Amino acid sequence: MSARSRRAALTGPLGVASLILVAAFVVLAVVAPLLWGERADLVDPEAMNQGPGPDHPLGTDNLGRDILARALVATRLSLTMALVATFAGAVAGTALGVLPAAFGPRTRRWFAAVIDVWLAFPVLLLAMFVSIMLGTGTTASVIALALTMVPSFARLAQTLSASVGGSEYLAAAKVLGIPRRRQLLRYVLPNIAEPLILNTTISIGGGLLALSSLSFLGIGVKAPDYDWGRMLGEGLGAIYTTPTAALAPAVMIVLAGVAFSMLGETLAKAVRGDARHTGPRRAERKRPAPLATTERDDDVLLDVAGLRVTFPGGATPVREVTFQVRPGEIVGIVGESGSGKSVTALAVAGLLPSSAVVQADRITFDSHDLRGRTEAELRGLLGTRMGFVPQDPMTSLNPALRVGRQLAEVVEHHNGTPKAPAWRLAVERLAGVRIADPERRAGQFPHEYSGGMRQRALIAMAQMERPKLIIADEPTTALDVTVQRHVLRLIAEASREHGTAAVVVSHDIALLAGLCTRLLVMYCGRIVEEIDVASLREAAHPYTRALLGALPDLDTDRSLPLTTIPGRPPTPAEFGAGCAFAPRCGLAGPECEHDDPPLLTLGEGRRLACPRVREETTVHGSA
Ligand SMILES: Nc1ncnc2c1ncn2[C@@H]1O[C@H](COP(=O)(O)OP(=O)(O)OP(=O)(O)O)[C@@H](O)[C@H]1O
Repeated sequence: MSARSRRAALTGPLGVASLILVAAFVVLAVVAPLLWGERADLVDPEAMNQGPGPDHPLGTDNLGRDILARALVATRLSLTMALVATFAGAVAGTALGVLPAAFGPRTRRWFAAVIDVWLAFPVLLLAMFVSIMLGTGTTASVIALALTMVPSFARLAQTLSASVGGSEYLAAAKVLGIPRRRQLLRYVLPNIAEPLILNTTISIGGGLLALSSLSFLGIGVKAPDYDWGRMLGEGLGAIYTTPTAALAPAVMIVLAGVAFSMLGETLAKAVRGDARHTGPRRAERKRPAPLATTERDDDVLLDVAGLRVTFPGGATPVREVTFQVRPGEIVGIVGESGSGKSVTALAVAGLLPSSAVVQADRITFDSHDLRGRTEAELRGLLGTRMGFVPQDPMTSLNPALRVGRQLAEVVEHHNGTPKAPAWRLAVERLAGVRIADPERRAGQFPHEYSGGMRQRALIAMAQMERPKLIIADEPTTALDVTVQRHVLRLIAEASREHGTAAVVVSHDIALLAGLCTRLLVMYCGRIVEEIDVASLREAAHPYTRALLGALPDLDTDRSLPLTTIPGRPPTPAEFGAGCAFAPRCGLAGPECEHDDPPLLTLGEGRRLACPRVREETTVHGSA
């Protein structure tokens, strides 16, 4: 929503009416007791239960007190109680909803169960029960109401923080090792504050009604204090003789309730459309107990062997994946949608959901065994040695922080770099990814950046401390073709100029061929071929050939439709015993349907999993 339409929401009839009403009630709450306090308390036995007249515009109550003055004076206590109870409920509920994010899944489930049970109690009954247990009165009813508000705020905060928990920018923060407390304060709370504030405003109206009900029932405010609810209860006794005694507080309750609800709706309308979009949940991961580490090549930066990822329900979208990345090398993982590329990359970066079971014979990065680590250990270990560039730049930066600040935080946190030099480094890194006018741009928020600029900023963020490896999960999917090329050039430059290795995931084999030194071709969770880009023309696996065949080149006849791969890949639940590509393969023989062909090493950086075409090449050994 633009600034203009936001202004339109606030200056529309509903917005203006709610703002005027709320302002009027606030002014009344401040001045009414000062102006009419004495008159409201003045008992006049000679003017009891009088109807409206010149001295008393709304008549008098059963003690001869002026009803209008009392209704106006009661504004202060009624509103104060509603505001205090709502804010207390909102703060406690938000804490209850957000804090469990700092604990493990089991604790989170307990908190969720407590909130569920709490929510099941009817609000007014619970408030009455607590108020009576606390001895009734003003304080008791405020505490009672606050307690009834806690679970709804907790549920809202829980839901909102879960969506932020799944955001790409929180995933990026986790990769950078930002501690949990800081994640909560800087990444989660600012991004859920808006709907929580709106809900608080709307709840004030409901709170006012609930408190008035308690007072009306005689378990709220006690004499000599009075709020609208108590006035209403007392006025009902004289409804036939002096109806204004009940009507005046009733009108005040309705007006104030409607005013706060309308204000909440207006604010919601004004900010709607600025809603933050978040991606799928990528929180902590669970790893099995460490397995024995085997010998590894010292020249290898990332060494993954026998990687297997299983999701609840038994689906295993990544099976026995083995590969290595050497310093400065750019390795591409290519395959159709659902082939397990992203799950492989995320498993290495430790960004799979906690429900994923990751098993491996070896996951070694920069001489560290990454298996069996808790998230905190992993983040500490990786620090900024591993950078992560996520799929969608539009959702991967914290919308509540300036871009320069997000970059600066990386070195502030990891190296204790003071703010000023950290900011200067952020500006330098933004300049490094060719963001024009980096000083000014560093001070802007992500929504002021275009998609391509955001992706560059993310690459700059991943490079704040010159990592040894960048994992890029489909870094150009959300960008247009010209911007794609710029972004890929940045990864290539990082490799050339700073020796940064990269694992780049994409379904676009042409794009990877222009960037990478080596390709891993994945199909149905397995690597089916590994090949140097320089030898790509010699690719032998029917699936790789099909991917290459689907690419148009200068000789392609533009009048004919492009080649497509027939059929569709099976889902992880459909993986059978034989070669997963066999049903779509023109070369498949009967043996392909029974045996899943092993991935055999044909030479340095060259592996192939197809016996039908392997006969054409020399086998040097097995993986
Ligand atoms: N959190 C999850 N829970 C269950 N299944 C999942 C989860 N994440 C991914 N999968 C499944 O794992 C399989 C591989 O997914 P993955 O995202 O790695 O594919 P991909 O090759 O990267 O494809 P795409 O290009 O579409 O992202 C898919 O079938 C997907 O449905």
